[in-house]
Amino acid sequence: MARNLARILGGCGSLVPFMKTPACPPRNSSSIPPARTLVQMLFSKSRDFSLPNSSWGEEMMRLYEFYNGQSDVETEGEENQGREWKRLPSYNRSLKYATGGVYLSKIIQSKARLFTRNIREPGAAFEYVLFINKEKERCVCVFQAGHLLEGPPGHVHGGAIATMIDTVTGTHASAISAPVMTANLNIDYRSPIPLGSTVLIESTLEKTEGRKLYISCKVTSTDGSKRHTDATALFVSISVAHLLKG
Ligand SMILES: CCCCCCCC(=O)SCCNC(=O)CCNC(=O)[C@H](O)C(C)(C)COP(=O)(O)OP(=O)(O)OC[C@H]1O[C@@H](n2cnc3c(N)ncnc32)[C@H](O)[C@@H]1OP(=O)(O)O
Repeated sequence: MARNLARILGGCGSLVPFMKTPACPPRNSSSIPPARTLVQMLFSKSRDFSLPNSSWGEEMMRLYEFYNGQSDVETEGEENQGREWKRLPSYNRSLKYATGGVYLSKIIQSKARLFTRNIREPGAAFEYVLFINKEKERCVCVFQAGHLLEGPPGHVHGGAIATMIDTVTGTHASAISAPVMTANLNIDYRSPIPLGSTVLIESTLEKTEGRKLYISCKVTSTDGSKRHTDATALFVSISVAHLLKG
């Protein structure tokens, strides 16, 4: 774990020097932020990427408004008002359990970014918003695929589709039993997804067996007429200690 932390923090073995004077010289001066920037990174309010931005097309907005109209935003410590869907906020930092404490976690998060939320240009890659139903049996994601996700000409890369399926089913599984890890993911690609298009990704909890959660998933056109992808996923609930093992 200590070795992993050191790697994440750019080769410096100690966190304290990272905060004050670095114990080893940085590879380049930009790898260690000035104190004021660090304070801003640690305490500034995170951006919720699941809210609309100027890159969202008409179909993305229409579906967002459709599901959002039936949703209550998840607010920590507050109960839902009994509506069918709940929008799940989405931030670009995910390390909550892996770091052994909030303080450590915040320092590591100053560098780590969630894979799907680390491209700054709005609309260039993964634009998506996730809603979960109240009983947590289903999750739906409205996904608009940007031009940086190209695989075959004009269409979305299979790895990007897998990433989104893992994200949607993983978020779904986490909402049921956090923390979890993907143990198995099977994907059938049935028809290509055009770049720039908006699709629906729906995740359904099939069954749970002890620590195992079996989830199925499909990707369709927004009117449901075209099946793009089918998948099944197995998630296993883990202990925080499992992540600390590295
Ligand atoms: C916010 C965005 C959310 C994004 C979510 C993204 C989620 C991810 O991508 S996670 C990253 C990719 N996944 C990984 O790196 C996981 C690597 N694998 C592991 O860490 C471990 O193998 C792990 C945690 C899956 C299971 O290990 P462990 O906790 O020791 O459980 P283990 O005892 O081996 O297995 C538990 C059960 O699951 C079953 N199982 C484990 N792996 C598999 C598998 N690949 N296929 C089928 N069954 C499996 C076992 O047979 C066992 O079943 P039973 O209880 O009936 O005997």
